[in-house]
Amino acid sequence: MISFDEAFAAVRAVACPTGSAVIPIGEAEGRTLAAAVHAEVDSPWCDVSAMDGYAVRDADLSALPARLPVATRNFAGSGSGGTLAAGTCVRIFTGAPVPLGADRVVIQEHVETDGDTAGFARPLSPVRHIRPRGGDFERGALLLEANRRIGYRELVAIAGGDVAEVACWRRPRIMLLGTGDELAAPGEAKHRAGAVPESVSLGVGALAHRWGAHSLGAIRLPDELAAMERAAEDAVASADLVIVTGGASVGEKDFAKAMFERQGLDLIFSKVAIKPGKPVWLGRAGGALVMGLPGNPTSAMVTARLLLAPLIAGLCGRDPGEALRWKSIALAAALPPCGSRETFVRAAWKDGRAVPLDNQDSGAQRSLAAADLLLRRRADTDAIEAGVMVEAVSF
Ligand SMILES: Nc1nc2c(c(=O)[nH]1)N[C@H]1C(S)=C(S)[C@@H](COP(=O)(O)OP(=O)(O)OC[C@H]3O[C@@H](n4cnc5c(N)ncnc54)[C@H](O)[C@@H]3O)O[C@H]1N2
Ligand code: MOO
Repeated sequence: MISFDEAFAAVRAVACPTGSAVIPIGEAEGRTLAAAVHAEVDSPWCDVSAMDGYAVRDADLSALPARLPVATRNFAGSGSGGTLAAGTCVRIFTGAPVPLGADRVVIQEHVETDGDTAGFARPLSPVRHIRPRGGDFERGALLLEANRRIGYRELVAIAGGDVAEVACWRRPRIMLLGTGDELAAPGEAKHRAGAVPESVSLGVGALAHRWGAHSLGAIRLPDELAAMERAAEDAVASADLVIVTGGASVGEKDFAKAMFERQGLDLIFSKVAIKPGKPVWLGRAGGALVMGLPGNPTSAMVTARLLLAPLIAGLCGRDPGEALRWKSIALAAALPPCGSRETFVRAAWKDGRAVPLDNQDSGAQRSLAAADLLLRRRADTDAIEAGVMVEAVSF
């Protein structure tokens, strides 16, 4: 049995992207850049006004009060800013090009006007209200480094650089296989004796999507080796990563690994010294990666969060470590000593502190909804009091 850090290192070693493509920015949200993005224009494209007001020469306002004729009006989008003749001012609006020769924009709240002329009485402010050409970035400037995930903020930076297409890493294609004779579609379990609603693949599928995977589908399988082998053969042929849930332990119908034997299953690890989630495993079969998650719903979701999310992040071209940003948070209640398996305690976030949940059972489902955080307890450590700072990751 390996440690959590060893399992994470093994995930990191195999988590490489599988190819890239150039795509329109309208489709790029959630994707990861395969190449750096550079600006194709200066921003702003020329000196522009930061406020609605009047563009003036400082020399014309050296003696106050002063009154200047309004020579013209400059709007955003109506071409270049022209030139400001000495002894005049230009009515100007936010984003409009500043006329050549203007030293500043005086905001309209500080100007008294009859339409044809503008009156200036206030002392000049230290702020000129002019955004210089290229003040944000110049053409050719680096906007984003490669391997950055494109979120809503990155989209503004890319589009602002007048860039229409970006090279992104391909999303890993995943296939979810849920094993267990007892499993039924949610809503159907009540109609069949012994049936259990299949909950795990919904949660794992959503988590995988959240980290950038493209799902080819989710299939429920009975605990019958022949049928499972056929599904395994199809899955490894079409997916980059197959995720199989349940059947990971030592029961007589636990076939999750056996079903991939005919595809030449090569195990990378099997069993990790963590609680919950000890039976989690990773391997390769028929050219695909295969991750096996325990069937217990909390164990499945904890292992998905700790090992599957980093794996998908890496397959998407990001650093797998991005998926596990450990923070320090104060405990709201004491915790007992930690045994020989490193333990990930489910906790709620409340008023800046971590409240360990009462139900720490690996089969729990309801308490998952309250589990904002996973608290990391190193193996063989003593009990800790409320107020102590602990390592935590968002769940
Ligand atoms: N003798 C031992 N027994 C067990 C061990 C062990 O080391 N020795 N390990 C335990 C641990 S730890 C875990 S975790 C579980 C993992 O079991 P499996 O991965 O084999 O999971 P199953 O037996 O298939 O199912 C366990 C439990 O979870 C329910 N389940 C399964 N899949 C789903 C699903 N998709 N949606 C909702 N619920 C699901 C299933 O009905 C069972 O109740 O093994 C311990 N046993
Ligand atoms: O470690 Mo298991 O994952 O107790 O439930």
